[in-house]
Amino acid sequence: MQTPVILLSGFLGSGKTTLLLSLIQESKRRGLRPGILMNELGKRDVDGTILEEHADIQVEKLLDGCVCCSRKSELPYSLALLQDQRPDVIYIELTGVADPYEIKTVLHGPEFRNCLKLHHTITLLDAENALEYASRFSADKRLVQTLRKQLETADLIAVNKSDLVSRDMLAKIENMVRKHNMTAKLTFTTYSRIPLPDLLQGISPKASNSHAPTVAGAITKPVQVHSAIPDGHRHGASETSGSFSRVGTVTLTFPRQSPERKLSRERLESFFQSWGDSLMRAKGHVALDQGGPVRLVQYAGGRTSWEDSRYPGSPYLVCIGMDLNETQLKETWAALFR
Ligand SMILES: Nc1nc2c(ncn2[C@@H]2O[C@H](COP(=O)(O)OP(=O)(O)OP(=O)(O)O)[C@@H](O)[C@H]2O)c(=O)[nH]1
Repeated sequence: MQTPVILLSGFLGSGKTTLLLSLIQESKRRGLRPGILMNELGKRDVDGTILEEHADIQVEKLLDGCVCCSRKSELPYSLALLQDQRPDVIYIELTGVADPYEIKTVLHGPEFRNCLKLHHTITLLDAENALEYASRFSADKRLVQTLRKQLETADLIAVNKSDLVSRDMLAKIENMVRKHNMTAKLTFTTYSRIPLPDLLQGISPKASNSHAPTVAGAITKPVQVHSAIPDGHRHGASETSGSFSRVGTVTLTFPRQSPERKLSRERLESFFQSWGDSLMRAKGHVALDQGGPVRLVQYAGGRTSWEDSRYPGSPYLVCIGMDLNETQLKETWAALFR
């Protein structure tokens, strides 16, 4: 029996992890065992930590690159590891700059066509920003192309964050979506509240089959290639294709033993704003000047939100953006603590 796979796609900060959390909760409610693969552009696993904290679930992770390009060779092995856990359904959360079509080709390839079955490809849009992507990112043709592919490949498109825009804006987004995809189901959501019974229709718990052959054993584990570029790498296709997106990541850490912690919410929020459109997304667990435990901060679509966090490790912040100047970013970051 083939395991159904649901792909979650959509630009940075559009609401994929929010949807994944509800999907996991609904799956558990129905007695389904979900298998989860999360792909993050950055080296640090913010979303995986959120899931482990909120949904108490183990996640298979592919960090520091995108499964549609630099991490593509690792996708089959990760899928095989998940499949060997005998889940009833697999959710794959792609990075915000991934082309879901590339992942579909792997799922339909000879290694998986008999054991996995694509159930849905969902693309989420940030209603507040989606109409401006094409002009805002016009300098990065590959990114604009990828965002178009995210729309074209989906069978369900959720215009999320609809609480932040007018009805007029929603109508404009609908027109834009229909130019790229006439057939996908379209829904307008807040906090990614898609009707989950429709989405999970046809998925039921499997009879356990502990004697089924393992898949991972049949797939060679890819050799881990450690990039010579420690961070701030570029997302893109293989080097030979010559088509690189200009989106990269920079991870910022906190100064050790800072005698006075000077980072306030306001300072951090103006730090985000100061980079304009070049900073597309930031997220991390940060230590603020009031002391106390670290807080989860999310900067997406120009808005900052804060949540409590039980993250036990050292604080950090992952920044994702176009043509990020790592040196300048790190210098400005260090100045926040002086
Ligand atoms: N106002 C508002 N905020 C939302 C909505 N949906 C999600 N958010 C917030 O937007 C931020 C980003 O949401 P995520 O679910 O992490 O987005 P994502 O697509 O997983 O982000 P990446 O994995 O970084 O690409 C979080 O702070 C969410 O709480 C919504 O409908 N309205």
